[in-house]
Amino acid sequence: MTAPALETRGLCKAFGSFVATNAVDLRIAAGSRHAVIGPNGAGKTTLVNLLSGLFRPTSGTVHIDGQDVTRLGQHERVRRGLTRTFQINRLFADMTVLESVAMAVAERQGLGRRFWKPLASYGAVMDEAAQLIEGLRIADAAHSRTRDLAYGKQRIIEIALALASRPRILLLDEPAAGIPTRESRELFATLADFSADTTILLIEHDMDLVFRFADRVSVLVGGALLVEDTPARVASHPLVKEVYLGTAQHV
Ligand SMILES: Nc1ncnc2c1ncn2[C@@H]1O[C@H](COP(=O)(O)OP(=O)(O)OP(=O)(O)O)[C@@H](O)[C@H]1O
Repeated sequence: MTAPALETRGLCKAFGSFVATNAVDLRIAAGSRHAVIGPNGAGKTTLVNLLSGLFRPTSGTVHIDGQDVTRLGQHERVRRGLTRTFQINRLFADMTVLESVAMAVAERQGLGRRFWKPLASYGAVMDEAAQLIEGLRIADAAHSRTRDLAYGKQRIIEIALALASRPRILLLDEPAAGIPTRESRELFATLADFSADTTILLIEHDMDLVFRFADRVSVLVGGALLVEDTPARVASHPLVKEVYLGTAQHV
């Protein structure tokens, strides 16, 4: 059996005496669209920080393709194909959307430091950037400065920048926050169609989006995994219904 793309074994994180992540065994199969849901304070963001390498666990391990990466920092995990979205930095904010994405594509190709020629002279880089932008349905903003765009569009550009690095595993921490409903549906439709070479782990509050997008769902409660199953089975699971009763009626 092939190793999961991303896996945790007995992962724990304590802040003082408070246990935010409690013995989590997570297995994310290669190519899957896996969502982690849970009520406020369940430990979702802490889990993302443990997976990306921002936090060190109190105990337990993190594995990429079966390799223990627990002691590796964020950059080393990115080099192994694990990427999360980051806020747009100042450099990107002053460039147009097309230039920003082209820059990220060029960096992946190792051209980043040789940018003494105008970006536009790198035909293949520009083509790939334009395709990504088209795929995320933000082509109308291609020539706008990133900083001039609405908040929702900026979040989509963050995803475009992450995708430009061709991650094998993409961590998305509430990517739809602040994006109007129609646009976030489109975004998720695009992500769902994205190459199966990219495994996607989504942390999300919006249950409608989760159930449209994911093929597996893990439910985190009080730092521990409660259930992991298909979206349909999670939605009808009595324990999940109990946890969400009154907070997310559509589960
Ligand atoms: N650095 C920290 N120090 C102390 N406690 C923390 C720290 N980070 C998170 N916590 C606590 O850990 C718990 C889990 O927080 P976390 O942000 O991971 O939850 P979440 O599921 O992402 O919540 P939300 O859906 O509200 O964003 C919370 O009770 C939070 O107060």
